[in-house]
Amino acid sequence: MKTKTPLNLNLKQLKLNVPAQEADIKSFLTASGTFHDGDLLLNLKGLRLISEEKETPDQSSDSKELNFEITLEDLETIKVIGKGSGGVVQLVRHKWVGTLFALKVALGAMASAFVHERISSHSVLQVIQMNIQEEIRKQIVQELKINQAAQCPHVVVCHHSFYHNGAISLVLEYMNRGSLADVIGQVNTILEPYLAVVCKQVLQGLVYLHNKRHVIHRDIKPSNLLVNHEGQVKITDFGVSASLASSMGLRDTFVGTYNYMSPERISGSTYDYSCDIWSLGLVVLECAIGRFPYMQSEDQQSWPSFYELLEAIVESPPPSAPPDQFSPEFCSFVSACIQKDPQHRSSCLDLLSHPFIKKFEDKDIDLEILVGSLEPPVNFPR
Ligand SMILES: Nc1ncnc2c1ncn2[C@@H]1O[C@H](COP(=O)(O)OP(=O)(O)OP(=O)(O)O)[C@@H](O)[C@H]1O
Repeated sequence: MKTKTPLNLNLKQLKLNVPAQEADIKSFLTASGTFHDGDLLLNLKGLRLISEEKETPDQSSDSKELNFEITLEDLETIKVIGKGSGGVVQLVRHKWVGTLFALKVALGAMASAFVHERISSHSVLQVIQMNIQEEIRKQIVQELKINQAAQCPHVVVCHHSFYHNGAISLVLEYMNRGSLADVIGQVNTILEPYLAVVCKQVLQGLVYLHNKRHVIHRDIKPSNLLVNHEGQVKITDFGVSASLASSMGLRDTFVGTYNYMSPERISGSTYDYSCDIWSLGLVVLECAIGRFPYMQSEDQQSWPSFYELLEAIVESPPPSAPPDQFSPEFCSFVSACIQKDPQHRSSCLDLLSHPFIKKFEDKDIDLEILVGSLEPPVNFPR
């Protein structure tokens, strides 16, 4: 079995930290400790969108698809399951109901943060004190709004969100097989029939985000595509997504990793929904060939520097699937995504009816079989 550790390490290193202005804390925090931004209010009791409250006055909780209330005190930490630039993710269990969740504590907001630990007999919860930077605060608010509104089987459910002691926590649906990065870390490559099923689900999530929510995800990558034991694939992490309205025409700051960034994004030009399609194409190709497509070979030791990658993405012909190893349908799908000119990329809706997706639709391919054969990333009840 091949290990992907060096690649992952290098991926983590490829980040840009953009200095941002700090906002006056009073502009978003009330005296009672409620975090507010426009129509969004967030505190220990949870999250409210004032505009929605007016429409549905008796809707007092933002819990989704749950028939019980969640408070932070009711959640006990089992273990840390992931860390990213956006925060720490813990596997937690509802003490009374037993349901498992992934609790994401927003670490990304804390450029000048300090961390302390609150320890009780049952739980160790890292609380991150915020000294929020304006740009990052906006990202979090955006993430909360999208999460609250998201209702799609291929977008990770955010059951609840809290603001307490300076920390924003998201109670997320627990995806017990981890991310696609975990899957390819184990199997190295994914066969076309399974890839078609993965792609279809991601495309359904993207159709929801692009066409219903009018949101560009902007950070589609293997670690943001989560998998569960039923073989469901869901998109997560809207930390850097933005509504089209607020980002179109803006040469905004880079946030997050840039390995999967389209040429127009990495070069700082304007971009639209199609940047997610480029990223999806790279992810799919990576899953098929077993290496990040801009790595020359599996054995390549040194990761390209930012400038090498920038040059490759912007100047070189786009990566493609080798036609001697993959079906014409797959090669065509990849090339429909990885087009340097954004206007030449297919939309997610068009890709859903691409021959590569259609080819396996009536074949009853069960992703559960693939994920069932893998070691779960967390050694805990599935
Ligand atoms: N809902 C979830 N269920 C199960 N595991 C999760 C969940 N959310 C996140 N994880 C795990 O935690 C890891 C870290 O997630 P996080 O979103 O904080 O960072 P990331 O996407 O890996 O990296 P970055 O923050 O740099 O974009 C993920 O890669 C995944 O393995």
